[in-house]
Amino acid sequence: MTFPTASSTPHTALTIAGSDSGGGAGIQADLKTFTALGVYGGSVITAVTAQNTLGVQGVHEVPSSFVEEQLRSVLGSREGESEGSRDVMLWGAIKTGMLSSAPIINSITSFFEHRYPDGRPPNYVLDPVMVSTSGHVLLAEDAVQLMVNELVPRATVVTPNIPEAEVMLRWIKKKVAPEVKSAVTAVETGTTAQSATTPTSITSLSDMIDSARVLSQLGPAVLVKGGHRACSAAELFEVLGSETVQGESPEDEWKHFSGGWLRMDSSISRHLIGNQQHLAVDVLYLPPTLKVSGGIPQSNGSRGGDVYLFVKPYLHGQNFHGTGCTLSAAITASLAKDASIPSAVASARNYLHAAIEQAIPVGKGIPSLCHFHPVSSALVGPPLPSRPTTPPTAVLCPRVPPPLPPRETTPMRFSDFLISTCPDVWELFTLTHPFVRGIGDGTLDPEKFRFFIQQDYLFLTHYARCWSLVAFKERSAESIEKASMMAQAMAAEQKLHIQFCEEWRVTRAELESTREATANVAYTRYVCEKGISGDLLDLRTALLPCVLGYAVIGTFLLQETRIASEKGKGKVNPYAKWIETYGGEEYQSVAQEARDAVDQLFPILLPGVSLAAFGSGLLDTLPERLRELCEVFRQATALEVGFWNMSWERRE
Ligand SMILES: Cc1ncc(COP(=O)(O)O)c(N)n1
Repeated sequence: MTFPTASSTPHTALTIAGSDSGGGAGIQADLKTFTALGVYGGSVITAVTAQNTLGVQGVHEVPSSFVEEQLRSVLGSREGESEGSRDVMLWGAIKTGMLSSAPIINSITSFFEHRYPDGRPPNYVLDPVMVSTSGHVLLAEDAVQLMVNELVPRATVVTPNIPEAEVMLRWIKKKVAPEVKSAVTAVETGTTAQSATTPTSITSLSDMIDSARVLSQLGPAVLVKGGHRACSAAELFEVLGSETVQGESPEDEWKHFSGGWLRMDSSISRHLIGNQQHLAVDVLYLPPTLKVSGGIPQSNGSRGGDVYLFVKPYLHGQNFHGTGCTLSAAITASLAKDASIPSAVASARNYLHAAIEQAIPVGKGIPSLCHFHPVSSALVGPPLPSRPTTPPTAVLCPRVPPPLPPRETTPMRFSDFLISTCPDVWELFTLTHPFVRGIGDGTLDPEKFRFFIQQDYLFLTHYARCWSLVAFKERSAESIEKASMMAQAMAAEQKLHIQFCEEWRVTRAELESTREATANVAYTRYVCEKGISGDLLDLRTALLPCVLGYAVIGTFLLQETRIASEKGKGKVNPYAKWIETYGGEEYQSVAQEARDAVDQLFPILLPGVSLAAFGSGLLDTLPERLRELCEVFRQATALEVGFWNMSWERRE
């Protein structure tokens, strides 16, 4: 890290927020972030909280007159007062976090009003903190309206999460000041360059985009953070539209799509393919008034502002504390260093992601973010091996399977962990096997497909039996019902196979007299055997590769088929119906349920591990039970590959 020297202009940032005695959020998170990013930090404290890794135990608000006194000390006197302290300290950017109450917001607003010529501090990042992760109210209800009316219009960037954006939108709809409301109405009725509806609940990625657009009518750029809602790959593809991003590009480059700009983590392409279909998408809307400089893309004015999507893998499970504070502080630090808003957001997200990945267990409850990861790894063990440089990969371009990343550090849910322990065989099953490629581009020999569909029909009989066994082994009425529904779904899939067979000219008689191929027997009876000799987790783990793998294949091939037909060179794929079945919503939700059930049986996030290290014997170091389960998953995946081989060679 390079700190400014006495001769250079120092980068400085000021935070106006609450103190978190546990050090994870608030002022403490902000100052650590500023420091780690090489920015000198100052603070104005609005409230002192008694807080730790388990939650907030108490809040002691600072009197608003004393908040004002702090502001006067660090920002200088108000306009018209004595100039004595005006430029004692200079701040490159300011952020606000927990503001606690209406009187405090009033004193900050009136201070800004008098201190800055247009009442707007330059580079002001507003994090609309309302409720802590642990559920403690950090902003009085009557203060929300004031914040929306008085402070948001003064901000450069506002960073709500989804619930905060919803609250703000509701206030805009109901009670916002008339001049603000008229701006919003103008957007809704399309009287400005860009039209958008005003959602009051945000349930999709396009709602997030609409809400960012509407909130930005108050003046600032708006970053709606997707951390509260995992976005599916399919949903992202839908928003990206026909110009699905392709081509060689390093991860830190902007990619253009018809609706705006995309910044995608390089690990994503594998995550999509590996059915880690859960994505964390943050949406930034930059109104046309906020020009972007420094080589970052910008729209032509006629389209209104710019939409930027930032995509990373969704980190399931643990709810980290202080993430909002840390992200907004990192954006503030970058703005203090003169970064443009989109690149400030991009680098802040990277900083936060690494802080989560390297979180430190400082006691009970939630681990604390590792704010100092760019500075020192002394507290978190030996330095991680540097990431080998991989050649630029095609982002979201399924024709060229991207290489697997050499290492994973993200804490993973159990199902992802299982996949990560057998990447080669998983990839062969879901992505690269010639049978799968042949279905995808429609070139598969129909005889091979006929053979496959008959065997798969037989497979499903046993697969449905095994799901019934899951129902038998489950304990609660709800789980029994769900497992029985899975058995029914498999039986329904069998009926669909009868239709497929008719379409592919396999008669019912032929189908009923089909002899079970050896590879089919091996696979189905292996799963049955796990169900009989093992416990519920063994059985569900053995069942997982099939249900999950077909969902991955379906998503992947559906996307590929769309790209092909949009490019105009796509003849009708004879296997389109098969692809649509497994890529379709109904099957995807069945697979999701199967996956969630396994993760609930093993509800522990597992550390990301080096894929290469598994090859060199790391698997042997896992606890025995975990090793057993990894082996069951790998074996069932390998048996899936055997099923493709059998169908490819039409081997009985
Ligand atoms: C002083 C203070 N400021 C902000 C938060 C919100 O952080 P989180 O939502 O992660 O709990 C907090 N808990 N404490």
